[in-house]
Amino acid sequence: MPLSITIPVIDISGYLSSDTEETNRVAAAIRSAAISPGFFQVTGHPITPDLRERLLAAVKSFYALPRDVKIKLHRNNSNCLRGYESVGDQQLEPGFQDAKEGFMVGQELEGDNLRFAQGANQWPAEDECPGFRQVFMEYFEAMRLFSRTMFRIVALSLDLEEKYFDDFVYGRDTVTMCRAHRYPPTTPEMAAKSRGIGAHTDFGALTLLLQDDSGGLEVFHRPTQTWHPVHPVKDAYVVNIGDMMERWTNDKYTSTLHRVISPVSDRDRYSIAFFNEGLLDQIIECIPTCLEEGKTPKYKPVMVEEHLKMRYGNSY
Ligand SMILES: O=C(O)CCC(=O)C(=O)O
Ligand SMILES: [Fe+2]
Repeated sequence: MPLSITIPVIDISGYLSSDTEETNRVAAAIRSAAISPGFFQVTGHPITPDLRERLLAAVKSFYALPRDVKIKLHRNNSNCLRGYESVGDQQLEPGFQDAKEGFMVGQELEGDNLRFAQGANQWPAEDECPGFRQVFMEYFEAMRLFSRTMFRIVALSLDLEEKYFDDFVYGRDTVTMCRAHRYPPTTPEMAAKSRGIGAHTDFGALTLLLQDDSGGLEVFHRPTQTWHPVHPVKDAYVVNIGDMMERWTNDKYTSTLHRVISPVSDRDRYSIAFFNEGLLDQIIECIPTCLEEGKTPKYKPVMVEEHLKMRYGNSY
């Protein structure tokens, strides 16, 4: 085990340009980072600065709305986890309520046979927050594709056929969610005692996080029991492995504990997390290339829908 954490920055543009040598290099870098520390940053991705800036501006306008407008969109009114969360609603680390606001969006689905996390989003009226809905959904669709791209590289990194995960990450019954966060500033005294978001691992398969330049995201290094900052890198996405992927790879890939310390400044911190939670019907059962010869899988098979119900249910 390494003595400290290095969170590599991996440029994936060589993969996107279909260069074979570069693709091998990118897949190897992602394999190594996914094994340890389970976190990396990605540049050379397809999400344009223009789209990211437009979304961040719209998110800031949303959070600046009067509290009663946001409360009308509270996630408690949703049967599919969508909408607004105020400071203190979520508790990811025992003893610390998260000092963050959140706004969760997912795929818009209608019909009678809706399943876990499926349904409609909640939106402010267009004149309350002009353009918010449009840019958020534009971003969401772009992220679904980016996420599929990342899974193609993950497939190569596990010596699987490139499109091995396509149905899992991009099907009609795949759960993808995007949550924008605002972390209000805190005082130096409070920073040691409070959390922007308490220590947790992500529940699903893969998370793609856009953070502003405030800093505050930290990952845990188990061997030394210490926390390490994930420094903001311009234009980069922070990518991390979730619990489901850890289980599916028989613990080859690592779902690492992380948290956010609220900014000790006069500025809010903004971040936007995109979670790919996978296809509800998928059975998570040790991927063949992850099982060493003569070994048996560590976990019993579980269906994605059951796994998600359990993990989401425990955190609010
Ligand atoms: O805001 C961040 O930097 C991290 C958010 C996060 O870990 C999460 O939403 O699961
Ligand atoms: Fe997280």
